[in-house]
Amino acid sequence: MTQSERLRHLEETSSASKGGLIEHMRNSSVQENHDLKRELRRNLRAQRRNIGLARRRKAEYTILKRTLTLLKRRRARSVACYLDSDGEVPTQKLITQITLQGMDVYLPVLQHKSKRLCFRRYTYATPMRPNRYGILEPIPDQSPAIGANRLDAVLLPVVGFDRQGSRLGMGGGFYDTTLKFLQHRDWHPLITIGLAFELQLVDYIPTDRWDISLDRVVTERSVYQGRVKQVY
Ligand SMILES: Nc1nc2c(c(=O)[nH]1)N(C=O)[C@@H](CNc1ccc(C(=O)N[C@@H](CCC(=O)O)C(=O)O)cc1)CN2
Ligand SMILES: Nc1ncnc2c1ncn2[C@@H]1O[C@H](COP(=O)(O)OP(=O)(O)OP(=O)(O)O)[C@@H](O)[C@H]1O
Repeated sequence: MTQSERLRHLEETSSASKGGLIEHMRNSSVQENHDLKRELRRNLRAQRRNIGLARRRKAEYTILKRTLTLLKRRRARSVACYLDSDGEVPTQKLITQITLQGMDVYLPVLQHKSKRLCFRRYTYATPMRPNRYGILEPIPDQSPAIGANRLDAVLLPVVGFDRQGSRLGMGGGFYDTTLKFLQHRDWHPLITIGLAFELQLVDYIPTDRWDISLDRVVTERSVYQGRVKQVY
């Protein structure tokens, strides 16, 4: 869906059309989008961190089961995940379950110069070290890499999302750059699945031309079908 189609859909379905908010968004520039995204990111990250432990655990369990079902149904073999930080949906148990199902798990490794992520194999024995944000990642050369276009599924951390599958991330643009090859390729078998808490769902995420959208978003409440794509 293009940006203007998304906005038209939103105008028809939501109260955000009142007061000219949508009209404002339709005309927003890259700079305005940047500011809108930054504000939204700040709010949503604070809300995400504030989720209580009991609610978090319950949500984690439901999201784990739903994600495993999705991956098994697609007969995924190579799956990229992330190690959670900053209140993101926890993934350690999910990674264990994916591994027990016989799938290979990969984690992102930051490559600052190219602003890309490289994905490396992760098992309980993989040597790890923290990146500049303090998130553990496999040490390059001590763990095999896989080309992003050879993955069957990518599980992405989410700061915010909307019903069209637009994703707000941490703001580095790393996933967008790395998964750029998916743009305009609806037939590509790789499925992008965002993992989020329900409170991260908002009416509208401002998008830029480089933003990669999500095929699915799994929350404790639902599995949202985002990007309109032939999923089989
Ligand atoms: N768990 C997890 N792993 C991930 C990502 C992610 O979003 N979550 N990434 C997804 O891209 C990449 C890392 N990108 C990140 C980008 C910014 C920050 C961050 O905390 N930024 C600080 C400011 C940092 C600074 O001083 O420059 C902040 O916003 O508070 C963290 C990870 C790869 N691995
Ligand atoms: N194809 C591109 N062309 C120009 N800039 C890009 C492109 N891809 C990413 N960027 C840069 O990435 C920055 C962050 O993008 P954005 O705010 O959409 O990140 P994000 O999707 O929230 O983060 P992430 O993917 O790391 O979780 C933008 O400000 C932009 O400068």
